[in-house]
Amino acid sequence: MTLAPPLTRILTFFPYFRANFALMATVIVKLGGAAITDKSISGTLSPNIDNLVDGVTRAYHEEFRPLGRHLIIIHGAGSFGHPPAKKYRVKSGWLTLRTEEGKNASHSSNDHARRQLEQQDEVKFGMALTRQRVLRLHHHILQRLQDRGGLPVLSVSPYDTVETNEGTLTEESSDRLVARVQYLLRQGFVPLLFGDAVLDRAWGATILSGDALMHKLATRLPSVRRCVFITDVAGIYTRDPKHCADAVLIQRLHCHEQNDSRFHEQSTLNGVDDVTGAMKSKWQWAKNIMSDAHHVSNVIICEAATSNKAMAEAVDDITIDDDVDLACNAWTIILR
Ligand SMILES: Nc1ncnc2c1ncn2[C@@H]1O[C@H](COP(=O)(O)OP(=O)(O)OP(=O)(O)O)[C@@H](O)[C@H]1O
Ligand SMILES: C=C(C)CCOP(=O)(O)O
Repeated sequence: MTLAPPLTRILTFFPYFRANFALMATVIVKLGGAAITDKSISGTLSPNIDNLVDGVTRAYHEEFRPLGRHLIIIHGAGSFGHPPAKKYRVKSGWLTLRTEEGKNASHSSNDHARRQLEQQDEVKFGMALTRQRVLRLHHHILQRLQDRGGLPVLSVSPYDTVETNEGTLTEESSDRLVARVQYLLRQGFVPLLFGDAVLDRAWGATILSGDALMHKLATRLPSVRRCVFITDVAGIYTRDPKHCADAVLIQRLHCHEQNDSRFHEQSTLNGVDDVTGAMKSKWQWAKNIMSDAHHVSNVIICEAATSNKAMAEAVDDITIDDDVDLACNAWTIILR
């Protein structure tokens, strides 16, 4: 009796395994607040939003769907979410006020208690308002992706799905979020998440950025091959390109570069509200993705005009050890 050698069997099915592995390749795209809104005018959409949505749609119908790739979209809060979050100091929640005020209490305890309640109420109102504004933006994005793009997009609301502890996603929440997203991907949907105001065990509430969600999904979903941050500048420059004519685009960065001396953020010059740390924080999250998620080949920071290429190019062909040359003079690529 001849036994079929297991290896032969496996090799027979190799194309099948390869094809199915390719089916799994996932790209996470973040539509940054600066790309979808006008950050200098509160509650205003960017005039380029439709082009951006059309680009994502094209990539999905022409590249992702036919090749069986998966797409996850996250959007930022831009000029809808950041201004109320900043005004009402939602990021540090209301429970932290108790500690601060308590420490410095010099007036009568009744006055103090009343003032404290008023301040806490203000933060709570700010959180509710931030959510309302974020949901308004979310609806704009969702509607465009479905009506213009015909994408099977389903929202995953961070506020309803997760909770944080001192600003960091709890383990149970992360499990819930990842399971939800994975389920939707398996069913053939495009999950749409967004930077949100969420409940926090220690602080009452906080702001959870889309970049932090990107990091969580990239580290926990082994099928993720690339993360693309789309914003309103071509990538990370030596200085803010909006304010320094001699700013130079940094085309390649490595995640082990601790404090890249080439990069200076000048957020104070921006005059826009941003409670989640703007470009400096994006660089940190991108670095963390590359050091924590070994299945991710690279992270790209780009603007809408080059995002199609960034989303679609060579995703399936990349293996972790390949030295794929994705150098492009129009974006920043972050490598391991
Ligand atoms: N050195 C720098 N290189 C590139 N951009 C910089 C730099 N310093 C500051 N910036 C500013 O960072 C902005 C992009 O960061 P921002 O956080 O607004 O991105 P986003 O992801 O689009 O927005 P959001 O966080 O609302 O989702 C650019 O508009 C740019 O003006
Ligand atoms: C300000 C809020 C509500 C979320 C911030 O998310 P981001 O725009 O992705 O940083």
